Amino acid sequence: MRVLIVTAVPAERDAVVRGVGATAPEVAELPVPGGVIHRLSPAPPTGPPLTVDVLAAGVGPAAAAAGTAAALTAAAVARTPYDLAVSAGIGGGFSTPRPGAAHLAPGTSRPRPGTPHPGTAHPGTGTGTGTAPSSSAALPGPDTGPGPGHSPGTSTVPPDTGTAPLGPPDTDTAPPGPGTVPLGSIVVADAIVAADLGAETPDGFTAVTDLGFGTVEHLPPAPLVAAVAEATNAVRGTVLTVSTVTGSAERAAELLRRHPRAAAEAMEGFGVAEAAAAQSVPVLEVRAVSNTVGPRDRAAWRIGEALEALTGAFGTLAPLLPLLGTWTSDPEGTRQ
Ligand SMILES: O=C(O)c1cccc(C(=O)CC[C@H]2O[C@@H](n3cnc4c(=O)[nH]cnc43)[C@H](O)[C@@H]2O)c1
Repeated sequence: MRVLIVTAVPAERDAVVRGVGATAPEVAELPVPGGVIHRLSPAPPTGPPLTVDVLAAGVGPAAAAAGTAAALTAAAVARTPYDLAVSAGIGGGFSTPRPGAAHLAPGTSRPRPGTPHPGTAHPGTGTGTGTAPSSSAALPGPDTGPGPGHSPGTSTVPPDTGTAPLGPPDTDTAPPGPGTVPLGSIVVADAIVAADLGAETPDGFTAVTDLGFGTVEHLPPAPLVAAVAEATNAVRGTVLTVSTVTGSAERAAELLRRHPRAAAEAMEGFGVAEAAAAQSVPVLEVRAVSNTVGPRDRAAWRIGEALEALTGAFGTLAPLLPLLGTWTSDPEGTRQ
C-alpha cells in the first residue's frame, strides 16, 4: 500500500514524519516536480509492504492541488500509484455554539446524517460514495448540495443552507461547549468543502455548483473516516477549505450558517481532494487544531501544541495504515 500525505509547510511535514517515523525510520528524500518527498517504509506486521510519502506542497488550495497532482502523476507514470492521499496539517477549530449541535470534544463521534451521497465529487474515486454511519446525527444535514443548475460531479444531497439561528459567538475564554472544537484536538474530515469557491450575488454567496459548474465538496470514504477518527480520538465533521484565514466573528458565523457541520477550517484540503479525485485516489483530511476560527488573535495560536498533536495522531495511525488500505479498495464504503 502506498500513501501520500500532503502538508502545507515543512514544520507540518516534519511533525507527520516524526509520528510515522516512530515505527519506521525515514529512508529517503525524493525530488518530485515542485518539491521533495520524504519517504518512510514502516514494516507492516502482515500483508504487503507499506510506503508512506510525505510532501510539503505549499500553503493554499492551489499549491496543494499542484503538489498533489505532481506527486500522484509521477507515481502513476512509474507504475507505483498511490492508494490514498491525505491532506494533513494544522487548522482552525470552530467554537461558536450552535443550537442542537453535538459536543465536539475530542473523541466525539460526529457522523454525517444517515444518507449516502451518490454523485458527490468524482464517481469511482472513493470520495463521495461512502455510506454514512448509522448512529444518530446530532448535527444538521450535509454541507453542500445542489441548487438550480447543479452540475454533474457534485453532491446531490440537500443544501446545508443553515437557516437555523446561531447562538452568540464564543469568546476565547469560554469553556468548550456545544459546537466547540478545542485547541490541540484532532479533526478528521467527513466532508472536504471549498467554502469560498463561488460568487457574491445580491442575495449573498453562491457556490459554483449553484452557478452550474464545478465541485465544492469531496466526501472521504466513510468507513475510513470512522476508523481514523476512532484511532486518533478525533472529532469528525466538515473541514472547510478557505483561501483567506477567517479573522472575524462575523465571518466565522457566516461560515457556520452556510456549513453548520463545520468543525475546522484550513487552506489545502480541497486542493488535495481535487487532485486525488482526478486520479481516482481516495482522500482523507486530518487537522490538528492550532487556533479558534474567529477574531484574529495570533497570540492565542497554539502551533507547537497542534504540531505535537499531529505527530501523535500519525504515530497512532502508522500501524493502522495497512489495515486502512483495505478500506480504500472498497469505494462503495460497504465494509464495516
Ligand atoms: O493571522 C495571520 O496573520 C495569518 C496570515 C496568513 C496565514 C496564516 C496562517 O496561519 C497560515 C495558514 C496555514 O495554517 C493552516 N491554518 C491554521 N489555522 C487556520 C485557520 O484558522 N484558517 C485557515 N487556515 C489555517 C492553513 O491550512 C495554512 O496552511 C495566518
